[in-house]
Amino acid sequence: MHQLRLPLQLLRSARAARPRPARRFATEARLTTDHVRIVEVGPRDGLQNEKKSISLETKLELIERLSKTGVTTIEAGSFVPAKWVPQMASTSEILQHLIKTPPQSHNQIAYNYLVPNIRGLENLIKVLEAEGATAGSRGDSKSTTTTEVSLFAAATESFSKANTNCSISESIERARPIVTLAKEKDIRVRGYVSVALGCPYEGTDVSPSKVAEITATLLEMGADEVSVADTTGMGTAPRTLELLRALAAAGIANSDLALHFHDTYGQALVNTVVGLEHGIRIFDSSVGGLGGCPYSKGATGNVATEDLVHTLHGLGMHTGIDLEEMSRIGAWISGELGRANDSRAGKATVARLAGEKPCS
Ligand SMILES: CC(C)(COP(=O)([O-])OP(=O)([O-])OC[C@H]1O[C@@H](n2cnc3c(N)ncnc32)[C@H](O)[C@@H]1OP(=O)([O-])[O-])[C@@H](O)C(=O)NCCC(=O)NCCSC(=O)C[C@@](C)(O)CC(=O)[O-]
Repeated sequence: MHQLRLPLQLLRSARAARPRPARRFATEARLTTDHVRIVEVGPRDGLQNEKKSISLETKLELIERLSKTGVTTIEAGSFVPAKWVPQMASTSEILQHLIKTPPQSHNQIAYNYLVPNIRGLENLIKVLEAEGATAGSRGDSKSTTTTEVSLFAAATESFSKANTNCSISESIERARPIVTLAKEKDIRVRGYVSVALGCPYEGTDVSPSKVAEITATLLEMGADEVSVADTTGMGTAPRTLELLRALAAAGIANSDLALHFHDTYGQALVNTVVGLEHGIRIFDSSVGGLGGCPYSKGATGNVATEDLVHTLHGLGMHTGIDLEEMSRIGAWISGELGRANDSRAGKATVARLAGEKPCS
């Protein structure tokens, strides 16, 4: 039986919260303990499973609009074989475009690309070099961009096999040269550990200590942060807390961790509050709740960015993100894809902006 502490500190700060202007510079914001960094994964995790082909123009418009919301990290694509994830086939063009024409934003933005193996990273570096660019800052002093990569491993053997066609230990060995080459090229590396709170094949029987062991290995290897992912959305508040305690017991600092919740069972925000209480300050989400998982039947997208931002601001935390603009983007991209907008806060915000009266 697990004891879940009530988020009293968060409730206190919510009472003290006042509407504040969006922060302009991520570096300034990162220094404060009430700042949460949101990693917007919509253009990659959100779009990768869409069956209908999405045009390059729509993807670029999505990334450009997101770049103006105050978000500081955006997953922009994946360097994976097209036969595995056809929707990500235009990733080279996206990187090329973002190098040549970095979106104008008020803050620094890191564009992140998933690389499943060394070949993926080499393909990314080829694009950078062909454009005469490095991963470091580009743009003017107001608007600078960097290029980052993410590699991924899973906490269960069956998911590892389905997602990356190899065992967990083989995936760790695949990760080593990626980290080495990325460091040589001064590219920041994020790691993912999928199915950390439930697996489509092995259910909720996922060992927290196994998740902690893989996370620690990725960090020791040189990953700059690891995002622990509830791919199936099966996580509950007590099991999230148990996992966070296992990560802490393995000596992993909260500052090295991000949490990545899919909202399949509607638990993502509850689990987010558990993470916040535990001291985590980096969370992944996708605008409009875009997404799903081909290996996890019925899995919905990530927690919607609009819902996450609304909750965090309500708790007195800062994200630097303009909720109204994010909500407009959620409505727009849902319409473009012909899918339902999965963000309640987003839909309510758009309705309010349109002058609709709230229901009594
Ligand atoms: C890892 C592999 C490549 C192994 O796949 P494999 O078939 O075992 O690889 P392979 O080395 O045998 O290569 C197969 C073919 O792909 C080519 N190839 C090989 N690598 C590349 C590359 N990088 N880019 C382009 N082409 C490549 C290679 O040259 C070969 O071409 P062929 O000879 O058949 O013509 C495959 O399993 C794969 O791509 N898996 C990734 C699947 C994926 O992207 N899943 C979704 C992302 S993970 C995720 O969404 C979870 C996350 C991160 O969001 C967190 C969460 O919620 O859990």
